[in-house]
Amino acid sequence: MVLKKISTFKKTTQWRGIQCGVRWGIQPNDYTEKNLLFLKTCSYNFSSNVLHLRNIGISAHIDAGKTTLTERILYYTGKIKSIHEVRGSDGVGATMDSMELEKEKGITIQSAATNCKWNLNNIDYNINIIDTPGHVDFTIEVERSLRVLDSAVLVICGVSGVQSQTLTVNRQMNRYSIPRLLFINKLDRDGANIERTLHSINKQLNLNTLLLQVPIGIEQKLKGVYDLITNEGYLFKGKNGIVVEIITDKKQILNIDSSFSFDMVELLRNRLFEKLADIDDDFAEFYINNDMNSITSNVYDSIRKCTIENKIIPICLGSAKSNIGVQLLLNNVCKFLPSPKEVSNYGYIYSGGSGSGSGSGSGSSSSSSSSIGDYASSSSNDSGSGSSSTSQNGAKKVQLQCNSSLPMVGFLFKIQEDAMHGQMSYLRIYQGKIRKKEMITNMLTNKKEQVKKIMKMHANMAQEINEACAGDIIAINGLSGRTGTTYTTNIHTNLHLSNIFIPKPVISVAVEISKKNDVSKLTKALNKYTKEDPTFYVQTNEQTKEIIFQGIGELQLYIYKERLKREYNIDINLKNPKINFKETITKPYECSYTYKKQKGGAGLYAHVHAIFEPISENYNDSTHCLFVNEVVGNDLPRNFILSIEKSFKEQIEKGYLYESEIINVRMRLISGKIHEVDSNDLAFKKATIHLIKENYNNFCPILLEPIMLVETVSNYEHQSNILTSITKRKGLVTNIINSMNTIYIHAEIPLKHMFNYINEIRAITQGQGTYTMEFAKYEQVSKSDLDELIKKKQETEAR
Ligand SMILES: Nc1nc2c(ncn2[C@@H]2O[C@H](COP(=O)(O)OP(=O)(O)OP(=O)(O)O)[C@@H](O)[C@H]2O)c(=O)[nH]1
Repeated sequence: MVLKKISTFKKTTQWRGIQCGVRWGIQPNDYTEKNLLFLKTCSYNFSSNVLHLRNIGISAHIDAGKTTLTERILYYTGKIKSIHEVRGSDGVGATMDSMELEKEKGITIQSAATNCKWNLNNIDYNINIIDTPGHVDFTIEVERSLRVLDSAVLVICGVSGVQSQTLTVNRQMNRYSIPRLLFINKLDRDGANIERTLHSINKQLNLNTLLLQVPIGIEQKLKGVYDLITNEGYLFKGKNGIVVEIITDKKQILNIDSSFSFDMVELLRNRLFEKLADIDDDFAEFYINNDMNSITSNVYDSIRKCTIENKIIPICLGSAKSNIGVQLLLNNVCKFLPSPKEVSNYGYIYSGGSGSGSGSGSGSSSSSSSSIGDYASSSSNDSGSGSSSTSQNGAKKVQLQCNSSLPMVGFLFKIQEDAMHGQMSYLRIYQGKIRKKEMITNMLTNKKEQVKKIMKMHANMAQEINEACAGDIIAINGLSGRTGTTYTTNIHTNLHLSNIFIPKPVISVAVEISKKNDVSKLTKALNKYTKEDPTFYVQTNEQTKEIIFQGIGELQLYIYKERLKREYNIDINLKNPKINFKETITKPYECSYTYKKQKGGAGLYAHVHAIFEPISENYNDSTHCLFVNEVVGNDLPRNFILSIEKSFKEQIEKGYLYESEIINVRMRLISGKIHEVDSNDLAFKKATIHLIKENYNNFCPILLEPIMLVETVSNYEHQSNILTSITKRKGLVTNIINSMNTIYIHAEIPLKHMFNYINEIRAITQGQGTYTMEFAKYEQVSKSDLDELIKKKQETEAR
């Protein structure tokens, strides 16, 4: 493809990026077959220079515009030929929402990966993008994506500002220390307000932000954005905003937006430089000694450094749907976000056995550690030896090197299966290189598996490649590992990367199959879904033989019902959802039990003496259970202690208050007695069961229930109806925000009172109100509620 040089500097250009002194672009008629083929080919020529690779996630609250933004990014980078809207009238749907259900409902359900190329300053940047869902029920998709990405774009709606899922996603990004850019979207919508959005960002996200742009016009009059650093206005014209016009003439900007304030620009510009100078000493020196009218690379270098170190979060603006500001965002992704080489990632070497792979997290912490090259059998010329450090569970922490000549280390973060490609395992390669047909080691099973195919993904389309290098994100055919598995080549230590944080299920529903013949088809489908989604569990109730779905929320379980129908033609009904209650104990109690059966034949004898106590006063932060062996001397053989521990761990799966899992309990084994002939593992197991069962009331157990953080959104006139509905559902209102006639009510409501809330909220707001919720904490169930629950349970069981 011939890139056309557009010679005049301040004139319009078809953008693919800013070059130094010259601007280059693709003319619209350059989208010929030949050129698209070129773009396609060069898109897959990845990792030629890992410094020019960006692995970014696009995350936000529901409907903030992630998929619409990704569609524009793919269009401007030449990856797609035309733009299709989410739920657009052409019926095609956005590229990244490839699942039929996603297109139909206009929501993203699964994260989708793609890749594109953007040219900035004459350099081609390769960008791997993962578009994630906004709904909390699919939060695992955000979690697993952020676990393997180097940086992210957090999209915020310019009308609603920070919303409940913005907070969650921001917390998730903090968990993995992800450098990020904020993109304030939807500034073209009625009610858009930049000051209010910035205020909500500063108040609620606790981020040190750096505003880079201000809008030219707002709401329906939004025309472009003004760059505070270059002091230039940018208008987005032509078909789909592909023509970028740069304006420096103040009069011209005032003609477009008469309320535009250059005094405000001056103030914000100075604030930007002062903020940067406060954080970065090198920039401070430059700032004191230079006139900021002639901008040099120092400003960009400083923003880049502070963004990568997570000291600053730059903010860009625009409207994805109206095609405003996206090309500038792409420039800033390349300019300010890190390459894989600039992010520290770690592995953990466990001594003996198979490691849990659940180390304390990767991210950009700067503690010194050994290079994994030191632990490889192959000779490596880049072993970078540093001092090693030890993580909390005794594993040795080693730094991975983004270097393709070292032994390979990759992390499987997602599994997806479809009819066209079979099972695809998504891998992020942290170190080394992976080649087609090569054997790689599954570190959990220690078995070698063959890489049958390597693919670069573009939504649901795959392009086969022969090899992939450190820093890249790819899909592989032929692997059997589950989500969270580390794969390596030529590494002979027990190395695992830290696992993905997997939220626990809070809701379960019983499943009724319409046709009994569908059972084997159903088993196959559920195997696939549970493999793909680690937050979706399927169990069979031993007594009733009922199939139970467990998950994060009603929507997630409903989507699986729909998928069973569409993908496998299986009809099921979801019965009333059940809550995942937990039990905990509140008082320490010392007790003992002797299990004896010594009449005739081989007998059974075991005596167990232990203290049971809560681990922490805050059961929400506590580990589930702990077994501590405090037996002094050799009175109790090791195998019997192991039997007691095993039995304790089995017992806490079902408490004696409401048959719910027991959390926050520690068993301290003090002593035990044996009989020379009659003691065995079975006797000690039975003694432990009786010890817990018969003393359970003495531990003062309580029942805990999930409390959800709920955000309702509606017009002002429906506020009192919504407040009444919250009171009716025994909720506690924590905040009310009134913004331009829209009311946001935050409340904490027990999950058991949340069922069918969507129908109620629609009814009381004439269909325009909505809500989102996410798990907040576990809280004690009141005595009267507990009595009621027990009564209902007994009635159901008697039926
Ligand atoms: N007016 C306006 N509408 C927008 C803009 N960006 C997105 N939308 C619309 O907002 C709705 C949601 O957009 P999506 O791109 O699906 O949002 P999302 O964040 O990907 O949604 P989920 O993944 O389901 O959470 C769609 O109807 C879009 O057309 C924008 O800049 N301006």
